[in-house]
Amino acid sequence: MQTIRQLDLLRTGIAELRAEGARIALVPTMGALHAGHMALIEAAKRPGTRVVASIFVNPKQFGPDEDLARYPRKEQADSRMLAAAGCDLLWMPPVEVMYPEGFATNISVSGVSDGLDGAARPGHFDGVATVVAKLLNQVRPDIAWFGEKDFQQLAVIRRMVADLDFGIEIAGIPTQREDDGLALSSRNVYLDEDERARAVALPRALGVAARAIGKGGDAETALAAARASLAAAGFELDYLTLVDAGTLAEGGDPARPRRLLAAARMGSTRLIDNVAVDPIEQG
Ligand SMILES: Nc1ncnc2c1ncn2[C@@H]1O[C@H](COP(=O)(O)OP(=O)(O)OP(=O)(O)O)[C@@H](O)[C@H]1O
Ligand SMILES: CC(C)(CO)[C@@H](O)C(=O)[O-]
Ligand code: BAL
Repeated sequence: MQTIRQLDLLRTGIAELRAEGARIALVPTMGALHAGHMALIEAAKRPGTRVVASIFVNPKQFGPDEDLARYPRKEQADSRMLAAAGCDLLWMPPVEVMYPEGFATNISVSGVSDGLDGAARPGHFDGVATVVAKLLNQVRPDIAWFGEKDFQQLAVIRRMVADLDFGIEIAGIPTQREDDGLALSSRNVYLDEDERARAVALPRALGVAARAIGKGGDAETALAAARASLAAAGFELDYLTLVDAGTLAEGGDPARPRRLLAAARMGSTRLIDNVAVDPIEQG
């Protein structure tokens, strides 16, 4: 696996992969890789496809009081994991390559970016959209892979790619979880042992509420019960919201796929998670 940090070398590296007639798949990440990221690499590895992963901790998507400085960085372990997983090229640009002096462009995707994490983390999805647009233009893949754990992010990227005619397929994979159900996340390392044990309340509360709502139960009652069990576990909730799975409009139509999304803080760690709510068959 080649590791590349300069744009001209990236162009050469990609051209070499393309010269073999390959399609290119891109897996963008912020590093501190775990089995969720490896599932993205596995999904991207198809016959005739070469896999490019990127690692870039994007300052533009962190708010001033967020965890940019302490975000885990594990370059060597990440690089070994990617090589072992069969990744062909690792794109790891320094900040000054991604945002040279004078950089002045901001991509803002309205609508899907506005609520949920967009409201809780002002500017976050502008930072994500801007860096993902750059990564797509730098690598020019045929397909790019993202996780459903960051469900709103996936919706924002799909909207941007459609609106700006990128002509790149955007693919998602289901959330990969620990045995007890906690979604894998680079930020899980912030949890101490006690917090980690209590964090399982998040996927459990979401699962119980989603099943109740999917069976036709009253949504407000199910959400209130979920909020109570999260509070009992020591979570401080940013939001717990039922939305249309496509538009992310709040509430959604019971006859169509919906999604239950949550963000909550356990101590100083902010976790997000989401689950599908089955459409209710209309009789
Ligand atoms: N548990 C998971 N299952 C599936 N995909 C995942 C999972 N965790 C992360 N991803 C995906 O991996 C890609 C890179 O994410 P990122 O590097 O931010 O990891 P992360 O674990 O989500 O970190 P963070 O703690 O910042 O949320 C994104 O597309 C993200 O949705
Ligand atoms: C998509 C992404 C790599 C953009 O920085 C990041 O938001 C992430 O890792 O989910
Ligand atoms: N996984 C999303 C990246 C972020 O939280 O900034």
